[in-house]
Amino acid sequence: MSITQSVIVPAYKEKLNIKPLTTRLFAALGNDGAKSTELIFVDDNSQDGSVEEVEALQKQGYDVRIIVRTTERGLSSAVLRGFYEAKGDYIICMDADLQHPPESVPSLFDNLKTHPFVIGTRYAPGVGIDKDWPLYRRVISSTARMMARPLTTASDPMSGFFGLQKKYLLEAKDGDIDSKGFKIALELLAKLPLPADKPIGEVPFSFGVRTEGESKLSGKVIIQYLEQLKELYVFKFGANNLVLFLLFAIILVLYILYQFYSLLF
Ligand SMILES: Nc1nc2c(ncn2[C@@H]2O[C@H](COP(=O)(O)OP(=O)(O)O[C@H]3O[C@H](CO)[C@@H](O)[C@H](O)[C@@H]3O)[C@@H](O)[C@H]2O)c(=O)[nH]1
Ligand SMILES: [Mg+2]
Repeated sequence: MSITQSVIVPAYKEKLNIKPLTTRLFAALGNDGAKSTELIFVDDNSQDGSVEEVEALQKQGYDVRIIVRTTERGLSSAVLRGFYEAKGDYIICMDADLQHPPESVPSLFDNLKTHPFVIGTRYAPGVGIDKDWPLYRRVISSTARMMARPLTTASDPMSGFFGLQKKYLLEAKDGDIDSKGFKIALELLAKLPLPADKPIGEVPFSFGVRTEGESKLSGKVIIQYLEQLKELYVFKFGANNLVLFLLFAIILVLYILYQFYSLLF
């Protein structure tokens, strides 16, 4: 059976999560799904035993490999590297740390057969975010989501759990996709030549908390996000509409103040 589906996982110092993710993912795919799916970790030279972990899983028969980058770093560029290396026409991206349930991957692939792009969304009835996810992360996430509203109709463009049909990536103009920053789904949603008459697929999932390893999100990511937003606004609405961006920046500040005010009082 040939490979039609690829799962790409950016990973930095995720050794302890590699085995549970791989075994849970292939179990969830079932016999037929597993035969047509490859799993690719894109690791930035973690040197924590991740490579050996993947080799052990290969020996057990799993279709898994690891790309180790030694000259580049960064979440978005790791995801794009995996996308370009993927053999499948249908590609899902997910985090290594099990905050994205491997059991939801088959639903994302199903959805992708009829949608050019699919988002695993945390904002839908019946799902949500684990109660232990820190409050400041919720505030940042909902603010960031609101700021992206003019760029996409997707309910959760900040999600790191998403997928696309590879042909749309190959149709994008060279140099259009910027691989800086953390929000690669938003970048792709705003810039890929996705057909206007086909909606973005949405699959609700519950966002867990990390049990092994640490988050790589830092204050720098927020600055990078604002830079990315500015660039996307210019891409979508033209340089003259920078005013629109500034307006949104002001709304953002007011919104953060409002959120903190409502938390405190
Ligand atoms: N190769 C590589 N992988 C990285 C890097 N930085 C992070 N990763 C990997 O990218 C995944 C997400 O990183 P986390 O550090 O766990 O991010 P997070 O704070 O949980 O943020 C996640 O949730 C956000 C939603 O609020 C998402 O916006 C974000 O993209 C990510 O999915 C993990 O598998 C992590 O190992 C990097 O520089 N290089
Ligand atoms: Mg995480």
